[in-house]
Amino acid sequence: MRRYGKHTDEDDVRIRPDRRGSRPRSRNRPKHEDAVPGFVLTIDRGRITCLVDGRKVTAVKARELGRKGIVVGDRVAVIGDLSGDEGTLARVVRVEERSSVLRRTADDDDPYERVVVANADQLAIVTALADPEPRPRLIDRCLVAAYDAGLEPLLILTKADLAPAETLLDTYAPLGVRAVATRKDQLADGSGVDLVRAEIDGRVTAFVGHSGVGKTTLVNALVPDRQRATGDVNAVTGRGRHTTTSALALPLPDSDGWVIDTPGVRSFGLNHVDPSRVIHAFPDLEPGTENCPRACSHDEPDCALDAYVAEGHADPARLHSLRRLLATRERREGD
Ligand SMILES: Nc1nc2c(ncn2[C@@H]2O[C@H](COP(=O)(O)OP(=O)(O)OP(=O)(O)O)[C@@H](O)[C@H]2O)c(=O)[nH]1
Ligand SMILES: [Zn+2]
Repeated sequence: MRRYGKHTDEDDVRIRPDRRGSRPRSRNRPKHEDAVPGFVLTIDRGRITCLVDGRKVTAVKARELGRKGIVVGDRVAVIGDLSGDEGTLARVVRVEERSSVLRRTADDDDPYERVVVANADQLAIVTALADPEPRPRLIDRCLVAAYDAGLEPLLILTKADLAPAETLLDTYAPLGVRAVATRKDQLADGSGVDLVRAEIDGRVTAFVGHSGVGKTTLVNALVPDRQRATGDVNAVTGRGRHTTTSALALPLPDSDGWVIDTPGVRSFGLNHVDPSRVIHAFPDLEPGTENCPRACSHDEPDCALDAYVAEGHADPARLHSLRRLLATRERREGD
């Protein structure tokens, strides 16, 4: 249904390889043999800023791409004026296959999933330890989105100068989520940045967090010339400063890694999530689902995981955490 839905713009991200393989070669392809590779840095009202040969090039989506969505992190093929000079406009004629797709539904009632970031390999979930108070359900929902997308989660606990990290760390210990805690003074003198950098160097990491958690402070510390990078983007699009709703890819200095800053999230709709993809991130529990009833929610009396754990095949704390995560798919007040 979703794939063919009228409003779908991510129509082919989950196409099975055989379909792709057997599809006749696109008629458009030979026409674009001169297309060059680009990397999507940000998108602003239809203007796609791509990195092409080290230059920032503004482009629009070619009409032939139809409803196909282009998102930050996409590897694309670009034609036209690639000088990057002000006022020039190139065209994106192809979106390469994505290695991952981070999705969220704007709201759980929203039937249309949105792809937020393509090709990331990590999701950094930024949470303050205080001011604002941590929201474990939001963290859980972000974790579910990460597992669903096949991204490795990383918990970044900010404002460790204001409150201890132990309680949260204990909550996430059974999940084996990597975690780092940062303090503002350590961000300022650089020592805290190294802790985070050690976790993200050489990788493409999408950063999410709700307003006020210190995500901007952290990203600025990681990418000190962000101001300039952002300024450049604005100069290229020529549309000045405004609150963008798109993510923004920023190169990590002295590394081939990328920080993908995403706009603050208030909720993380999970309508699109498939429990079997989440369980895939729990290789110790996954074999235990073999005897589950069909379409098992894994939180019902007949679920085979209880017996599996009781027989000592896996840690009960893991099952407990998995169930807590799966339960976050049901929306509750305050999510
Ligand atoms: N005490 C303390 N304050 C911090 C720390 N990191 C950031 N802050 C402060 O927290 C406030 C919010 O930080 P931002 O970086 O703007 O937070 P944000 O997550 O980007 O939030 P928005 O800009 O609203 O999206 C600012 O006043 C920061 O100075 C920290 O480690 N410790
Ligand atoms: Zn089950």
